[in-house]
Amino acid sequence: MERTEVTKAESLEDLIKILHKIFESDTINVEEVQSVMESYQTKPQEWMKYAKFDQYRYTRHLVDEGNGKFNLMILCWGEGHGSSIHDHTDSHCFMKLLQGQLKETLFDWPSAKTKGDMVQKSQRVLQENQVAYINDSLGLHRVENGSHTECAASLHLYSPPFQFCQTFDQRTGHKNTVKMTFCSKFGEKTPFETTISQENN
Ligand SMILES: N[C@@H](CS(=O)O)C(=O)O
Ligand SMILES: [Fe+2]
Repeated sequence: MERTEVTKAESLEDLIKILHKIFESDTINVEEVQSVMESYQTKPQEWMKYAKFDQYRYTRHLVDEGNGKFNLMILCWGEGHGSSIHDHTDSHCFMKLLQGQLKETLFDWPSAKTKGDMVQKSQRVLQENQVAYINDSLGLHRVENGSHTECAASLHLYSPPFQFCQTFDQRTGHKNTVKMTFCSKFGEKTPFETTISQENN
């Protein structure tokens, strides 16, 4: 059957199966991935085992390695947690809201000419089950859980997978390379890495 009408993912497990199938192909259709991720209706009991929150910053939990083609992960955002402004290392980035709301702010890449504050392009609030897409040609973003009473959880797909990204200082546009780490992989807590500091962006 041709997948013109996108298959509905009935569960997280089903979604992972469909994603594996889609990513067998070497060319990926952004709308197709976005629609299939949107078709999954979040059920906390299906992803609870990955969701561990930290008091101070958002945490990353690897769910699936997508046959080396993509990484699928759950990010847990406590009240008021946010990321710094960052890029996505030339990968596709899909972000689906599993719980709560997240504010996404887009920025232009800093240019040599624009010294000082980085230029904010747009802002939106993502609601449960919505899927956002970004890649480096669309710009940079910052993601925040603006709520001071509710936590949030999101499902991210990155293709190809990456471990490092660049973060940017909003006031100056200066950038740093950071290693992104997982708090858990496949539901098991990852041992503390002693050689490299545990840095999210
Ligand atoms: N890209 C970020 C999360 S977000 O702020 O989009 C990460 O993978 O940690
Ligand atoms: Fe991001």
